Amino acid sequence: MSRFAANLGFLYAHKPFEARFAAAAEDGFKGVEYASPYEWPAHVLAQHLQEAGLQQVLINTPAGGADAAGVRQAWAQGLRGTACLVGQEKAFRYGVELALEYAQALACPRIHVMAGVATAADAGDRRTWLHRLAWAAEKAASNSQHPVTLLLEAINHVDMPGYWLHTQAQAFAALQEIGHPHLAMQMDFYHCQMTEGDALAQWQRYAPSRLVQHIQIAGAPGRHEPDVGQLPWQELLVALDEAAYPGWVGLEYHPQTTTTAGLGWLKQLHL
Ligand SMILES: O=C(O)[C@H](O)C(=O)CO
Ligand SMILES: [Mg+2]
Repeated sequence: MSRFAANLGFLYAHKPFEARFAAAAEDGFKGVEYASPYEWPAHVLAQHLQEAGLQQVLINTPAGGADAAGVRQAWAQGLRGTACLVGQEKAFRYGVELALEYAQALACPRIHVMAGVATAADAGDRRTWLHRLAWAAEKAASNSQHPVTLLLEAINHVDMPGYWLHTQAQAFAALQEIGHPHLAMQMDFYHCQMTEGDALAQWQRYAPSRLVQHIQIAGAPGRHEPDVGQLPWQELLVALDEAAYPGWVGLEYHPQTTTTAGLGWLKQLHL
């Protein structure tokens, strides 16, 4: 049975962030993920993890910014990553270094490298994107204390208009072209269903490559619990088991009511 991680950026949203670790542990989670740890000193987050007996399974590179203040403001400024943006070399390198620092402090083995949204002011470029990913993968490989895998996630254009990376095929082609052992795919079944219309077919297409090293899930449309909407969540989870998928499944959805009340689908699985 796959291991489920609570995404603390989405779940327990009615609680202050620091209280979400204990809430997740109380609901039986052993792993957590969230996109942005950068608002807190790493040692404070490490303390929350340790006190709640939780593993950090994933963080993201910053949405942008070439210094601490810039990183904190980037999301509100509309940035969604810098990897493909021609004018963001300094911010990209700063963000990767910072993410690797946090990954070390949190013993977190996975970092989602956000690609970015190209604008008239700052163009996206595929050569630039590939070159930077290769550089970042080498950085991650040289981080010997805790090995880190960098992940590419395709995101749908309804939730993130203009996002550079929005199909599984784009992610897979980049991985084939770079061919670095510290680079892999993060398949978010919600985005997959929204963009490609058939998440199960996408899983079955890319699973044999063993390049899918993190999964996220939410119901589609609406991005609520997996059992809300048309996502074939039971078939998908059975398919993960049939493929002996060894990784985590991040619960990255907006609960319809409270997180705990909405976990019925998960409890069904453990019967
Ligand atoms: O939005 C998503 O699905 C990504 O996983 C993410 O973290 C972007 O911020
Ligand atoms: Mg996701």
